Amino acid sequence: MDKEAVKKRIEELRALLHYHNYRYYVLDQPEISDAEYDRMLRELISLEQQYPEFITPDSPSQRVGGEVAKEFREVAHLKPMYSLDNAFGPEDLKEFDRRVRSLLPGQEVEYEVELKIDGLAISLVYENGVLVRGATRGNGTTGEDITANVKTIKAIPLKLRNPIPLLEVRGEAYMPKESFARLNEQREERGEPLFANPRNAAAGSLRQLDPKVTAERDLSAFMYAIGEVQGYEPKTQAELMEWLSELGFKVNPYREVFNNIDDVINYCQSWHEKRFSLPYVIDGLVIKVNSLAQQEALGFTAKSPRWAIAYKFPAEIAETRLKDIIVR
Ligand SMILES: NC(=O)c1cnc(OC2CCCC2)nc1N
Repeated sequence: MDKEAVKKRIEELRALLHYHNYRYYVLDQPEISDAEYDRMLRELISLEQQYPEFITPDSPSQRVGGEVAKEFREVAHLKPMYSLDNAFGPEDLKEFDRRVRSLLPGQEVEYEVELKIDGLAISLVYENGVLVRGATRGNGTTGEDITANVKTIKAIPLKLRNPIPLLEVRGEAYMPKESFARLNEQREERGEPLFANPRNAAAGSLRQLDPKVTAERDLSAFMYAIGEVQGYEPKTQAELMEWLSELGFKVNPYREVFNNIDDVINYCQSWHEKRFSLPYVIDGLVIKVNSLAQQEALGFTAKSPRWAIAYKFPAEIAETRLKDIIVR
């Protein structure tokens, strides 16, 4: 093939690989076999090796970086990452609702409720639709630069399905229960210390200085909030979640909008037992005021948003019971 034809074939392979990666790791609905995917990836890698000048940072071939970092650089979040206040039962949720409504006198209030994924909070920055940085939450103002490691998470797009000038998106990196069980079996065979739970395993896997180790850990990620953004003005949290999904992010499907706290409470309690059938660990649910204008009006305390709260499952079933992680 002449150089132009190679460039065209490389771009064609990239588009195909981005699409099939999205089908498999974001939608869980693959259209081709792993063998077919691997064949295309091998063809792309060999063409890029012949013509390295055609390599771009968002090429599917760039998911697993080469070098091992010496340590993690510290990076400043474009907007602070807050932690959530906790509600440990219906009374706490009613108190939260009273406080919200007292600060929004005479206004209708809707709540958007999501599952609370038990993983490691991460922040991703996309410039013109290309992933340029990944970071841990750290202290909320600065985090550790784990860009090379987040690139190995196949549920995280290297390129958005429609580019916008600037997007800082937040979510939870997590290890599915099955991957956790398999990893611990492996470690047991090798006489290595076991991870106590999937959250620790995810954190340990993301804070690896060698991205090749992270790449073997089968991590995934659900996105659920934005920090800095240019080129989009969502009106509600529900709309924001739809938009993130359209951009190509994996967004958790179990989310509902309610206009009263009693329905929120019933929904939270309905997950006490249901959660054990999920393929990932949740440690509660997150309740957010749905209107972003009302979120803005409510603002933040020193450490947490006034417009969101985490509902935690009751203590007797709170900690991750190892036997429940072994796949049912
Ligand atoms: N672990 C989760 O699944 C989760 C955590 N946090 C949030 O929202 C925070 C972020 C912005 C203020 C509220 N949502 C979630 N679903």
